[in-house]
Amino acid sequence: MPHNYQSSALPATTLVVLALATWFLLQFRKARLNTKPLPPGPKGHWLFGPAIPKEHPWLRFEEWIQEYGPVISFRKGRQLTVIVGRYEAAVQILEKEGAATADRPSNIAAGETLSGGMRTLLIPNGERLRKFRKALHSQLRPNIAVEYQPLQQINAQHHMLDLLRDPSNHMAHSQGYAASLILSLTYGIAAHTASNDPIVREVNDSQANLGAALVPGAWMVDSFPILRLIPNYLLELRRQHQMELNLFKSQLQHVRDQMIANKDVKACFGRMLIERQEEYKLTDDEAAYLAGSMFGAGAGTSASAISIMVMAAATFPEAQKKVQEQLDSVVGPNKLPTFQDESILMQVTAFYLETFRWRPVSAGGFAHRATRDIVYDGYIIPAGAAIYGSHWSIARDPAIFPDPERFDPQRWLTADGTKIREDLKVFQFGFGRRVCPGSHVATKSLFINTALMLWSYRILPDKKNPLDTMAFTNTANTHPLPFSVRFEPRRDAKELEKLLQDM
Ligand code: HEM
Repeated sequence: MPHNYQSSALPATTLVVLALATWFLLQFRKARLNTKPLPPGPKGHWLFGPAIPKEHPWLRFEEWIQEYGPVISFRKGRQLTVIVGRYEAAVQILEKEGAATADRPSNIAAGETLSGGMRTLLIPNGERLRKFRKALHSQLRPNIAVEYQPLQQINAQHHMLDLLRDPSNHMAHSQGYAASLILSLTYGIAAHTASNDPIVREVNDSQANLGAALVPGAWMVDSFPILRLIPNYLLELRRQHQMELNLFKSQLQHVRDQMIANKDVKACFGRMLIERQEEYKLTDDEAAYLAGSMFGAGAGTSASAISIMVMAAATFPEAQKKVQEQLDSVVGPNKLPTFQDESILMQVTAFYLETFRWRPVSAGGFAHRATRDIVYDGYIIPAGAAIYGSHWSIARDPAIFPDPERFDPQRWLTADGTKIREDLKVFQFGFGRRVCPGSHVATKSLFINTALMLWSYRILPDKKNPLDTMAFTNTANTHPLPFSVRFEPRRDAKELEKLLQDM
């Protein structure tokens, strides 16, 4: 019996010893982590932190990155902010540690108040985000996105026709393209929608409100949450939320009404959300916001990326010519380029990828939040830190993109020039588990618009109105300020019109 007693007590003691050892080890590791320094960075005011310019803060971030290193940190109030400004650091912190950086910092102004906690972009990691992303992914993943290509081709041809008739309003036409496409995908609205359509104007207004509320430092309440107790301080944002919610609800209700009236509603995100609302466990407000904010996230960004491509073509004529030489030799003058030509039109792809790098739409990136301590290169990024991958700086990493200010689409091609390099990412669509779910649709929009536009037109600078390639809106997703270029048809205008009308 004593023998039996001893043999059953031994494992229990071992377990206790093991548990204690593990606890000590964890404490030791934690203590070691805590002794690691924070990434270096500018100091600034003891309470308000360093001065961050309201205008294009990513330019100041780049100066700091050059001064302090690839990852910098600073405090504003109690909030520690980390800026990741070089490629390898972005891979290590935001991609490889994707699970620990999938969260968003609390965002009282734009997230909780203006968006009522329902805008996918700003939702913290958790159950709501999981169900929202699942629904989005079901409509936007690559094998489904392929089905939208005919729609993208038709809308891009409309876009080229708009340019033929009214070239001076080229930015409105890019917006018209993007709005028409995303309205079809979201609400099944098939018609070619102009950029001054009332729905488009209302959604663009709500996007502008969001963009302004998201500019770092725009709302002090995000650094000093106690400010939310000031009566009426957030009133304007509450008003904006109510308007936005009403708009999104009325749009989804329109789809529902048509389904009830047995009208033929095209397959679209809105219809899917209504049909599968219970399965996805969505409230009416959530379903409305999910659809509405997909339009908001996808239309303005795609339009901006197309306008940036136009700006680049006018600024870099040699690069433009190289794309046109390939279009002429592969496609020829008698038919329009289509998605079927994509695998051989490497110059088109390389050109728009370089425009992503040159002037990234989400220049300063969106905030992620560390949910546990992360060690990078001897520094600690503690749990709770807000982490921005600055697209502007990462795209200018001289170790990855030599001579980064040079516009050079060839950097995206393999040495023999026949393939797009698979080892290089531009991070135009963000990072890790929060990467943009619409990226596959967006890149196809860029492909077909670049191909059709450079096949149809030579884009030239307007000598009377010189281009300022740094003139962009001061919003989280930036847009070029209105600029003037000339679209010179590369074909006989009548023949071009005829080819473009063939849909
Ligand atoms: C050129 C066009 C586009 C650009 C530059 C862009 C860029 C981005 C970026 C940078 C993010 C945040 C990623 C991060 O936090 O790291 C994002 C998120 C998002 N994008 Fe896009 N996007 C584009 C087009 C689209 C399209 C076409 C759609 C939908 C049809 C879309 C839907 C979304 C949504 C729903 C989110 C929120 C995802 C989340 O926070 O989990 N985007 N996008």
